[in-house]
Amino acid sequence: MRLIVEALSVELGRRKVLDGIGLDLAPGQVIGLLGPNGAGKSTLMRALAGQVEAHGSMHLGANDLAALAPGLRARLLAYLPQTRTIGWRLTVRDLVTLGRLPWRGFGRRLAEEDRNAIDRAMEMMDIVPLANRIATELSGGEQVRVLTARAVAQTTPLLIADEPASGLDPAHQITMMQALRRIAAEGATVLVSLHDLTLAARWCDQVVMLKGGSLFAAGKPAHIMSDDRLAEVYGVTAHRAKDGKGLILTPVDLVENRQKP
Ligand SMILES: Nc1ncnc2c1ncn2[C@@H]1O[C@H](COP(=O)(O)OP(=O)(O)OP(=O)(O)O)[C@@H](O)[C@H]1O
Repeated sequence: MRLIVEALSVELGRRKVLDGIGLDLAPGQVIGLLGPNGAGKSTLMRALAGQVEAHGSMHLGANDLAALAPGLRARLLAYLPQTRTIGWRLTVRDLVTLGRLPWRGFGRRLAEEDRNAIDRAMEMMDIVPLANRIATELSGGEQVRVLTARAVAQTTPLLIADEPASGLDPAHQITMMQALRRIAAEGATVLVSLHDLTLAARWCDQVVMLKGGSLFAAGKPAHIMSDDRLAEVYGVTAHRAKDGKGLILTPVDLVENRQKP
């Protein structure tokens, strides 16, 4: 479903942390949300997930996200928050199974569709070997993959993931991005915040750059992630290379150092 955000603003603690954001995100795409610490990425995601009060409008297809009942919201939108809290001593499989709650309610037996969604999410996040471990006893990166699998098992048309690649080893960063692409290829809209420029450049169909709570730029990564924009938004210079699969962008220095005589 298409996600359309218009004039979205959020105030927190009397500070305007998002100001007049407009987005038009197509289904079937992975959209990278970029910007420095404090730019407003998590706030935008929390607003979409109904976790902070926002002014403006947010529509997913014909659904007004701000007006949705929680049960319907959970069937339309899955959200991996930046704070990874696992509140219960559940096995990994039981925790991923919670992702099916919006579809089957408490106490109902799992249908084949539920089991397939759980198996698929666990396979995508490479956590099948961890299925019987207690989730709270896993490493940080393993917990991220388990919590992402729970969101993926929700099988929603919109998936929002706040820095799902941070804390993951290089192989699992790629596994994560491949999984997000697969979910998008099946028709979902996938919005993912990232600090790794190469992951954003190689795996995202579009990127949205925030700066100081405002939309700075949006479009195809190769076009948007120019040296000038990286310098202006992040204050860095980056080494740029290309291979058959796309751009490689490695931050190498602060702009202020480049400008020193
Ligand atoms: N509860 C709050 N009260 C006041 N200001 C807040 C509150 N929560 C967040 N902010 C401010 O809102 C701004 C945006 O924060 P947000 O977490 O959305 O940034 P971000 O782009 O996700 O950053 P990061 O890359 O560090 O995760 C920051 O300046 C932050 O200090």
